[in-house]
Amino acid sequence: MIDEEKIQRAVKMILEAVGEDTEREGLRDTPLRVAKMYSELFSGLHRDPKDELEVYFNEDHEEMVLVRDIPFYSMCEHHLLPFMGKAHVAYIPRKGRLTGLSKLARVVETVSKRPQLQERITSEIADAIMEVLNPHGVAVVIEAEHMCMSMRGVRKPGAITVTSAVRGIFRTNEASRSEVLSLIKKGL
Ligand SMILES: Nc1nc2c(ncn2[C@@H]2O[C@H](COP(=O)(O)OP(=O)(O)OP(=O)(O)O)[C@@H](O)[C@H]2O)c(=O)[nH]1
Ligand SMILES: [Zn+2]
Repeated sequence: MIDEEKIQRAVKMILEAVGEDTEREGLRDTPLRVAKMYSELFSGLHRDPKDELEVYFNEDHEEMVLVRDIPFYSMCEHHLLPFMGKAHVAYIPRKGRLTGLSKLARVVETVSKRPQLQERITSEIADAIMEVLNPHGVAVVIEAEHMCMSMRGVRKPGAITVTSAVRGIFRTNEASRSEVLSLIKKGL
């Protein structure tokens, strides 16, 4: 589990290291606040995205389901700065294995709440859905802005990174892949 005491000590050390007075009013509770914040932002480290999908319905729908524009916030593992944007998750369920729409957003949430790479979030979402629901196909597209590219370093605010992961029929069948990508694009 997350060691909030340790985070507090570390944050205090960072503040001291940059030359701040950790006893001044505004900073006194900052280590505690940051510890609570990291507990929340990294809570996905202690959850398995596959658990979110264990609820599914015995419905016969075997056509595409797409949840578009799922907002997410994550933390880049290189700089511990946020990156944020939208995830689009599509799948073609197998007979009897239709999951709840909110469960797709919960998978996004769980894998985002960790020190992450955008590419890894994308493939972890696709793989969790493939593993639990064994659908005909999964397509995940993520578009995000990285604060480590906006507010520091190369300083290119507004640059958007787009990543995708396709599995099953979306990988093998070009027509299916074009269909899902055009449905996702309609909302861009
Ligand atoms: N592929 C990928 N790279 C990322 C992601 N988030 C941040 N990065 C990149 O990780 C790289 C880390 O590069 P380094 O050279 O080790 O670190 P740095 O000196 O701080 O790099 P700059 O950001 O270019 O200043 C940078 O190019 C970041 O843009 C991500 O989600 N995926
Ligand atoms: Zn970064």
